[in-house]
Amino acid sequence: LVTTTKTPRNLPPGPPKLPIIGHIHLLDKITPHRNLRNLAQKYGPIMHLQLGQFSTVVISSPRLAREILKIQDINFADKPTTTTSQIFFYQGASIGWAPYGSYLIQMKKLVTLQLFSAKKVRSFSYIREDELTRVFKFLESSSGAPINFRDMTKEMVNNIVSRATLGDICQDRQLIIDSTYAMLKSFNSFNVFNYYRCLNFVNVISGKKAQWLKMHKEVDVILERILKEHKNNLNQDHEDIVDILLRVKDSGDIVMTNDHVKAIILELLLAGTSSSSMTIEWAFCEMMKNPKIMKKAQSEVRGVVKGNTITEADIQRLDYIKLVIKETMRLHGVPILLPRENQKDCIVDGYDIPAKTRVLVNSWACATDPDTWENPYSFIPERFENSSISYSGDDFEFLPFGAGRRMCPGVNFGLSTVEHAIANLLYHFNWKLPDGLKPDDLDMREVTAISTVPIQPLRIVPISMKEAY
Ligand code: HEM
Repeated sequence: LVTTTKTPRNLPPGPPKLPIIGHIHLLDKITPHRNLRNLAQKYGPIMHLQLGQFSTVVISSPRLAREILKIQDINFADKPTTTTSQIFFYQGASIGWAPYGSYLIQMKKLVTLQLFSAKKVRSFSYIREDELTRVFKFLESSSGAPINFRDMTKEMVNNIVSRATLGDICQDRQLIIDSTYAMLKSFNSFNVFNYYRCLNFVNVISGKKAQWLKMHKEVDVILERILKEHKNNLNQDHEDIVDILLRVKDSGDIVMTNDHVKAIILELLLAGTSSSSMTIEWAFCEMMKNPKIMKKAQSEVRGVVKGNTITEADIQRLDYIKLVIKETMRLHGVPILLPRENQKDCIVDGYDIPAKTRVLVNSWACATDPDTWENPYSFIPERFENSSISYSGDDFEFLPFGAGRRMCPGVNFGLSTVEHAIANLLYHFNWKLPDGLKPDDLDMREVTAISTVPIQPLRIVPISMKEAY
């Protein structure tokens, strides 16, 4: 007679769970990062949750984030797959959904060294200038009246990212942007909560899966047209991102198919836009709420810049605005990093983590950790003055672009868009709250989308500097 005795696992602590759904009922859809932090305050910085069928570990301190993202990074470098990642991203052929391995390593190198290198990002400056000019025209014509700051910023960033990716003459640019947003809306895969709603049988029964497949087919037709158009109009002197991807595919240096190229295009349009435009909106919310900070930032840019155009060299001298952006990203960055999965059983902080556990790093909890940050919930850009804390992913109390092998490869491009937009909007316009609102009346509550967004789109009044003179 053979008997097997299973050694009980020493899993991290967690709240009592219900049959079948485990802890799903404890998740809050609106602000999951706050709700997980509250649970962590009770159960500890490493906590186990059973979310339906998925065993999940939540990390909530800089020390343990370092353990996952640096010390044991290679074991935690995989991403869990979801029904929608398979359908929309061609069986996980993009970067963000690729399993950790040689394809991912080569692609991330390509993105960092070629697609969004500092030099390539500089070469997009004419696109940024063009789009900002368009925004200025709109603001001049709206001077003195409230505008929807979110819609304006979103459109500007969408145009910058899509023109860099698809080129200037792409016929289907607006169509693919609209389709990508419709797709995102239908599955909202970046909201961590939705990872757990996407149980396959629920999707099939509810007809969601059929709807997604149909949507994917429509998007695929547009993407195929985009590839064809690029193949017919190769522009070797000024390659856009699709040109580079097609060249690399044809060279055979990285084993890729058209599906990889299409998946990456979709991902760049998604990943490259929301996080940048939300950072710009949050920075303005915080500056409207703190008029002294707004004034200091405006005085800086107006002291540094000479003439009508803000140059790359000017941006490098905007020390205070860079602090404002850092502080914005500390409080309002992507609050929970994209979920990871470990390949092998391992031990973290003395607890057993069985292979294929989903790991959520609550980067917002790290960025507001009271043992690390003084007055963690206050907006104080000066806290970064003379501090060595950077975006590099080596400071685990500040992870706006993540860290380790799955860190964001779009840091240069994202930061450059954010810095140029904020500097220009502060330089050329003064800003007022509408309807007699006072700074303290501004609603700073948030909801979670890809990153968090203010619960109400920011409405503010631009005053053209032409009128101020
Ligand atoms: C201010 C702007 C941006 C912010 C705050 C941001 C933030 C992030 C974060 C937090 C992650 C997850 C990292 C992790 O889990 O460790 C990520 C991943 C990613 N980001 Fe960004 N990002 C920005 C702009 C961009 C841009 C402009 C692109 C490209 C056009 C981009 C492409 C990606 C990709 C492909 C991934 C997945 C990487 C992987 O799984 O290996 N991001 N980003």
